[in-house]
Amino acid sequence: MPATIPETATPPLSVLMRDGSVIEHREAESSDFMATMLDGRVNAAGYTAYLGALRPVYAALEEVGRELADHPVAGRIVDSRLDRLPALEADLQYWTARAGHAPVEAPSPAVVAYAERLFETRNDPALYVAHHYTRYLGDLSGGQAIGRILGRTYEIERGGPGLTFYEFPLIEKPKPYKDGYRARLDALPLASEDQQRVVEEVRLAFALNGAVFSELTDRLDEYTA
Ligand code: HEM
Repeated sequence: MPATIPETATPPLSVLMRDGSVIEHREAESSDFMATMLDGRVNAAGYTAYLGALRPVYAALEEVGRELADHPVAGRIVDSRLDRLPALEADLQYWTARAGHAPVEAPSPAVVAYAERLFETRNDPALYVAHHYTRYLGDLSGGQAIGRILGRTYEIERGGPGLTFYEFPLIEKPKPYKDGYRARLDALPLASEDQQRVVEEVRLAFALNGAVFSELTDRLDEYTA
């Protein structure tokens, strides 16, 4: 009698997204700029530049999020309680004063490319989900530890001026929120080909972040004390 091969169920989307970006996540974590920042060696100009780079990214992410709020797929994960732009701008004001100058001139090529890709997802909202996940779940995960490390580096108390980006006052606790978020991802009405496209887009989102970090790394001489 031939042995029956057990049917392997496809893992849920949240697992596909996480497992499909493990290598990219490791690369992002080990970028020289990030590593130097977590090592407490990035100066005020460097942190100002980092926030300055993230500003157009969150502006695009949140603008497209508002447009897709009623979309049957993307709308299920959009949540204005996650919005980072107001905190980011408040932090930027603090850092501009502390650094003694505003962040770099115009958005850099990597920042422009990232924001352009975000705007393109207007026409393909399933892919917006990938970008939403990459930034906000990151901010609610490793971002929390990064905020604590930066607090020690710059001697700012938790959530104090300059580090409000890491605070989510409208979200009670990150862990249950992330569990609910993953459950919403898993329940999205997406065919398996679309799920694969979302996983590919997560990889692209990490690469776009990596390109931004790489530009910051190129200026590390200026950005270290
Ligand atoms: C040095 C920098 C970083 C550190 C130390 C870090 C650390 C972590 C840790 C410890 C987790 C798991 C937390 C948990 O299970 O609750 C996590 C999750 C995550 N991080 Fe990062 N991270 C870093 C950078 C980034 C960057 C740059 C991004 C994207 C732009 C990112 C995106 C994510 C995402 C999307 C998750 C959620 C994975 C999942 O459970 O599906 N991280 N990070």
